[in-house]
Order: sequence, then structure tokens, then C-alpha cells
Amino acid sequence: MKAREEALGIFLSALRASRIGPAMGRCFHCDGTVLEIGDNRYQTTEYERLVLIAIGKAAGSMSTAFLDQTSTIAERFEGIIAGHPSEEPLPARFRKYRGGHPTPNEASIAAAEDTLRTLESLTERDLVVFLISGGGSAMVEQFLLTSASLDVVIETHKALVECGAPITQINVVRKHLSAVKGGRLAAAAAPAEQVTVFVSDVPAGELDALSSGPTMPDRSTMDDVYQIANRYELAKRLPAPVAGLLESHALTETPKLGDITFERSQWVVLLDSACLEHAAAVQARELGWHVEVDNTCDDWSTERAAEHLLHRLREMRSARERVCLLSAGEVTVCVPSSVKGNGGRNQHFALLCSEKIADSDIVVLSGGSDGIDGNSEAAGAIVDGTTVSRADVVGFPVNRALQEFNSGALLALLGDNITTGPTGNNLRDLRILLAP
Ligand SMILES: O=C(O)[C@H](O)CO
Repeated sequence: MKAREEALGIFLSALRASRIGPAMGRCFHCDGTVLEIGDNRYQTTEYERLVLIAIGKAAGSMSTAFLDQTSTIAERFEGIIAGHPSEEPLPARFRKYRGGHPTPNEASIAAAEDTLRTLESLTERDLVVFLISGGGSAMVEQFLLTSASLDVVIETHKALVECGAPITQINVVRKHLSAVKGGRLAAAAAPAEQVTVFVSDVPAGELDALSSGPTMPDRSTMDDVYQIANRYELAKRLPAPVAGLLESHALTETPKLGDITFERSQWVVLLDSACLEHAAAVQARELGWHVEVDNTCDDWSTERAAEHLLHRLREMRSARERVCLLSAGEVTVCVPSSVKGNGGRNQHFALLCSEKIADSDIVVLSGGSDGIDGNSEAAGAIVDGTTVSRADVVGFPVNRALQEFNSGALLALLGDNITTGPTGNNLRDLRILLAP
């Protein structure tokens, strides 16, 4: 029982240490007229309009923290908050949209329209601050294919997130279909001065994939899209109008590095998954665990990642006691389109592990830093050597839950889910494996 409690303690402490407010306090300074963001300085009296555009699961919490940090000039900012709302109400001069996730909804479309209209009205005398966090690909969306209905947009996103491709490749496709991704928000805002602050839920070095890189030069090309479409047989999965667009090679290219669009753009990373992992390691060491980190399985399938990490943990265990293996990033689950189970990749990963650790003293926790795993109410799950036998006792065997992609339902029944509620943050997932 102790190792279970400690795993949970490590996870919760890592979430606390990576909160957005304190991170903004370290990165932002505002003395009344000069706004400093990282190494960039903006003399705010030189701008006519100050605009804030926040997109993603952390849009509300990033906006609240931003307005707190810039309190002396906050009144001058107007703008759009598109994503999860903050706990505290934001001033009425900000238009708010609760965009859908994991697939877009009507608010996602309305947010995209409003954002494009607002940005297109800016001039070289204006400053726009973008606050971008993960989840934004679905929460703000407008297809370049203007005849696409909301159903087509939703079906396209669903097909992409369920095709088994890593997020960076999913977003290569999304960027080339969208009027608000792959640098196109930066293009809409040019010639205004632009600074983007990131709370990243993508692998290190892949920032232009974050929320499909709305303000960054896009490194991917249309050829990449066609290759990804072939590799993941997207023609079979995508709705007809979008599949047709890809088959006829009728996409348009995104803005690239060196384009005039980005001449007045800066980018600053506020938090990423390395911060979460570092905080977990600090807490685990304080509890007396010997900690190692293994992120090699980022974007692997849940099966391969479970095999790899448990093998590594057992190797560590053969040399010493109280070993803790941490792994940040995401694993992928390929869900057949007909399946209607409850759960997410963390719960699926944890349940897969439960079969491999049955009757042992190993504990495995897998949780999302946003507090929402897939379509479930949980952040993730924590399993141990008794999970399989407890599942048998309630008449819902682990292998059935896995086959039905219904891990969330079984883990809820067993009390093995972790429920934090939405955290207002989004730094990818954390896996904590303990062998006492
Ligand atoms: O919204 C998205 O595209 C993912 O969360 C990655 O940032």
C-alpha cells in the first residue's frame, strides 16, 4: 500500500511544482510600461493596441496568470480566450470560447473566426501576445476547405487522433488542412509585433507541433502530409471531402522560416514536460527512491512502452531496492473507429502493465498532467500486483477491458483511477514505476 501512496504523492507533487502562476512569475516582469517576457522587452507605450490571444487547455489559467503578472498594464489588453476557462472570471473585454477536445465543436469554429478577424485588423503599431498550450488543435479550428461542415471537421479530427500516428505527424496533416494552424495565425497578425509563450505538451524540439504551431514557421511540407496519409491509410479513415483533397494533392503550403510573416515574432517556452519530470524526480528522491529517467518510449505504442519500461525497471531492481523509473511524454493507442469504450492512453497503459505485474510488488502510475485522460473523468490510473485478481472478482477481466478499449470503466470500478479534475495545465503525461 505504501508504494501506491508514494507513487500518487510523487505525481501530485510534480503537478504542484509545475503550476503556471509561479512559472509566469519567474519569466514575466512588468514595471508599469516595459513588459519583459524571457529575454524580450516591449515598451508598451509605443503600441496602439495590446491584444492577448490564449489558446489551448491552459488558456484560462495562462490568461489569469498573465493578467496578474502584468497588472499595471493589464487594463490595456483585450482579446480572446479559447480553451478551458480559468477558475477565476476574466474581465468582460475578453471574449471566451469553450472549444471542444479531443474533437472540435461549434465554439472551436467561432473562436477561429473571431481570432482571424481580430488578428487581421492589427497593424504594425500593435502588439499581440499569444499564450499557447496543448489541446488547441481541436479547440480552435477552421478548415481551408470552406465547404466542410462541422461534422466533417469533427470526423477528420477523430480519424486523425485514432489512426495511431504520433502527435507530431497528426499535426502535420492538421496544419495543412487549417486556416489557423501551421503559422497561419502569425500570418494573419503580421505586420503586428508578436510574442508567443508556450506551455508545451509536445516532445522537446517539436514546438511547431504544439497545438499545430499556429504562430510558428512550419517545418513540414505538403509532401510530408501525403506520406503520412499513405503510411496510416488515411483515405480509408477520413471523411470523403477531406480524403478527396489529399488524393488529388490539392493542399496549400504553410508559411516557412524566413517568410516576412515571422519578421517581428519571438517565442518563449514557459513550461514543458521536462519540468514535470524534474519535479517528480526531486520528490521521489526525497522519499528515498533511487530514480532513473527513460523517455525513449515517447510516442511508442502502449504495448511496446509497457514491455520496455517494465523490463528496464526489473533490471534496475536486480541491482538494488527501492527503484523508481520515470518516463515523460505520451504513448499511443490505436482505437478502431467502431469502438465506444471509456478511457485514455494512460489508463490503457496502466491496465496493460497490470497484467505484466500481477502478483508482484511493483506499482505503476500513468497520468496526464491536464487531469483528463481521453474521454474519461480521470487523469490516469495506478495499478499494482492485485489489480488483475480484483478485476476477476468483480467479473470484469482486465483482458476484456483492454480488448474493448474500456480501461476507464474497469479502473473506476476497482478504485484504481486517479481523479484530479482538470488541472489548467498541460505538460504531457508522466509514468511512475516503483519496485520497492
Ligand atoms: O492540440 C494539440 O495539437 C496537442 O495537444 C499537441 O499540442
